[in-house]
Amino acid sequence: MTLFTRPGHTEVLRVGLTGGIASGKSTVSRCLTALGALVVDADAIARQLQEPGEAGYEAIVERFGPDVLERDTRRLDRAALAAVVFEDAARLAELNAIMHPLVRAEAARLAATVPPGGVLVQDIPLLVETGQHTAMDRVLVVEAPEDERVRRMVADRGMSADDARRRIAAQASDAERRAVATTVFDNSGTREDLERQVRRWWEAETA
Ligand SMILES: CC(C)(COP(=O)(O)OP(=O)(O)OC[C@H]1O[C@@H](n2cnc3c(N)ncnc32)[C@H](O)[C@@H]1O)[C@@H](O)C(=O)NCCC(=O)NCCS
Ligand SMILES: Nc1ncnc2c1ncn2[C@@H]1O[C@H](COP(=O)(O)OP(=O)(O)OP(=O)(O)O)[C@@H](O)[C@H]1O
Repeated sequence: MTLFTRPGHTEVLRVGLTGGIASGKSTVSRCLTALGALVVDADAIARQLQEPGEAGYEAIVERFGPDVLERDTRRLDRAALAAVVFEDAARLAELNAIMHPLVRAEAARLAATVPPGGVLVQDIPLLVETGQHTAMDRVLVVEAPEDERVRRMVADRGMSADDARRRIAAQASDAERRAVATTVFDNSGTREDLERQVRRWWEAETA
C-alpha cells in the first residue's frame, strides 16, 4: 500500500484514534489505511509481544504464573488472563505496567517509518487513559451506544454480556474521550455511514 503524502507539507500529521471497545475503531483504521495513512495498531502490537518467547509473554508468565497459559500449546490463554484482570483493578494495573512500555516502544519504532508529509494514525484503545492524546495533532474518537457495543461483543466474540460490561468499566467513558476529541465519528448507523464520515474528515485534512 502506497503511503499518502500531503502536498506542500513536510511534517507528519500525528493522529490518535480511539474509542471504547467494539465502537468501530478497526473499521475506521481500515478506511484510513485504504486512503494512504500509516496505521499503527496498539492491540496488534500487544498481541505480537505476547507470542511465546517475546518480552510481554515472558514478563506475564513470571508475574501471573502458568494458569494463564493454555495447557497444551503453552501459548497465552487470553480468556483466562482477561478473567483475572477485568475482575481485579490491581491485577489489571500490573498487566498494564508490563505491556504499555513495551507497546509504546514498538509503536514508536513503526511510527518512525512514515514519510515526511505523511499521515500517521495511532489506533490506541487506551489513548486517553494513558495520556497519549497530548502528543497528537488530532484526536479521532469513535462512538457507538453502549448497548449496541455489548450486543456486538456478545454476537461477534462470544463474550457474555457481563464480561462485555466489565471491560467497558475498565475503560474511560465516552464523555472523557469526547472531552479531548478534535473529531467524533458517530457509529450508531451503518458501516457505510461511518466510512463516509472518515472520508469527509480525510478530504478536509489532506486537501
Ligand atoms: C487482557 C487480554 C489478554 C485480553 O485479550 P483479548 O484477546 O480478549 O482482547 P484483545 O487484546 O483483542 O483486546 C480487545 C479490546 O479489549 C480492550 N482492552 C484490552 N486491554 C485492556 C486494558 N488493559 N484495559 C482496558 N481495556 C482493555 C480494548 O478495547 C481492546 O481493543 C489483552 O487485552 C491484554 O493483554 N491487554 C493488556 C495490554 C493492553 O493494554 N492492550 C490494549 C492496548 S495497548
Ligand atoms: N456500523 C456498524 N454496524 C454493524 N456492525 C458494526 C458496525 N461497526 C462495527 N461493527 C461490528 O462491530 C464489531 C466491533 O467493530 P470494530 O472491530 O471495528 O471495533 P473496535 O473498536 O475496533 O473493537 P476493539 O475495541 O475490540 O478493537 C465488529 O464485529 C464489527 O464488524
